[in-house]
Amino acid sequence: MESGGEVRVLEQSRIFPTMGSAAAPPSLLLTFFDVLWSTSGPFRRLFFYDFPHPAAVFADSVLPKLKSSLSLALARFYPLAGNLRCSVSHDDVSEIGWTEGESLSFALAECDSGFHELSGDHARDVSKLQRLAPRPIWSGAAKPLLAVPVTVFPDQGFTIGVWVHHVACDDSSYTRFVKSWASACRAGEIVEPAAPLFDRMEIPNPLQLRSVNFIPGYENSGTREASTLASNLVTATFALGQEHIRRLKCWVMAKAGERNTTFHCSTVVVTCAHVWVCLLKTLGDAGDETAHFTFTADARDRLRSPVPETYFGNCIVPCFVEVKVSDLVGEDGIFAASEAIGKAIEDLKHGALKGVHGMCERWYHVTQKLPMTLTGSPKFKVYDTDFGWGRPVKVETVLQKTRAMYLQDSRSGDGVEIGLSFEQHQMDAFERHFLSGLKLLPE
Ligand SMILES: CC(C)(COP(=O)(O)OP(=O)(O)OC[C@H]1O[C@@H](n2cnc3c(N)ncnc32)[C@H](O)[C@@H]1OP(=O)(O)O)[C@@H](O)C(=O)NCCC(=O)NCCSC(=O)CC(=O)O
Repeated sequence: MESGGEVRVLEQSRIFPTMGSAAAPPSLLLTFFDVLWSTSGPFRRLFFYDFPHPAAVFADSVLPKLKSSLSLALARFYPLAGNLRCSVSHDDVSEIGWTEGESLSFALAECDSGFHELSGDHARDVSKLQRLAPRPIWSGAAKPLLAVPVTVFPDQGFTIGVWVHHVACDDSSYTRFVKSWASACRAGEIVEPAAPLFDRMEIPNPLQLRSVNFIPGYENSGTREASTLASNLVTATFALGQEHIRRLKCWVMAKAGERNTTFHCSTVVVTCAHVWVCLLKTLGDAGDETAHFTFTADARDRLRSPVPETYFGNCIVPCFVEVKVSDLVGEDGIFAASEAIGKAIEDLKHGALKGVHGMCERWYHVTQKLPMTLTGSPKFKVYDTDFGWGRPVKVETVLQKTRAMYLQDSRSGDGVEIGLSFEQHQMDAFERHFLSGLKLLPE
């Protein structure tokens, strides 16, 4: 089997947003949500595209289009072309924005082998995926918000990595930026999705958070990649097709009927429930301890004054779920997990900011308890990201720790894809639990 080869940097260049003669747009003050999510550091996704042509063809026909379209997309999503900074006049206010002369650092790398290996679903070294999407280094005042490392695998394909610091935006805005770039590359101009909205006047600030200063660990987001390579972990992708999702929902709803209870029972709910149960069994958690799961909900349409879908920035809230481990690893574990997750989603009907006053403390407390966490959402349809060379053969969110899962649409269109990282022996155990749990479901 081909293994991931050495990644050599071929080119470091700068991409300036195509601003024309317009004045630099104003910087954006951080909102309560941005400050809240700045603690999460960066998130990054790798898009793999088949391209069975020599490197010279890539350099002549793909690279110039990727760069010119990126410049157009950066003009539209201008804060991403700039930096995070603390206001000169007010130390307690942080902002993101682009000023004249700022540009994005663009790295092109080459790797001789491993495209098909790295774009598979089987267990792959996390560190090899990390090398395709290195972090930009934060040094001094320059705190870049975006990096887009591109790696060409001659005669095989190429990868586009998109690394965004969470202080800039959530996954909904991230996906809009990437799809705008893709559409500009495909069509020569941005044809979709709709332009982002930057107005922050209606964003509430219940905790009066305005600055990332003093947020523990946020400076570490700029440390060198080598120090954080997850060399002991592998990542694998699991598919859950529509038929299994249907059976999971039926089984859960039948149990709910027997117990005379109702709750929100969606694809996201039953998928997370199944993964949570398998993860606990894999890690050998047991007993009367409480297991924790945290996920995020889009708050745009869950605020007193709804925020448009196109709003750029963070507009998500954390949701907390807890269930006794013994209930989760028991016979009806998937039901117990589904009920708790479904009820947490239903609770959002009372407004995304219900309970906001204890939110930071609760989040800190739960983080100490090693929760399972969720990133991504099937509704973002990452496989529709077409730069002009077809749909990606794989989209991977790089997960550098265990107990984190990603959830996305599937390339085939049948159901969802789930990603997790574990040590190899744990991954083998997880796979056994995942498959045997599905086999037990009634037809
Ligand atoms: C709270 C939720 C997770 C609950 O999801 P659910 O799917 O259970 O519930 P829902 O009300 O949204 O959807 C109910 C049903 O409608 C369908 N549905 C909803 N929106 C849809 C859309 N745009 N297109 C097609 N179908 C859609 C769902 O598939 C589901 O049906 P069916 O059951 O058939 O599927 C979600 O509402 C939500 O807010 N999702 C966004 C979360 C988010 O932004 N995550 C990224 C965070 S940032 C990040 O990830 C980066 C990081 O932190 O690392």
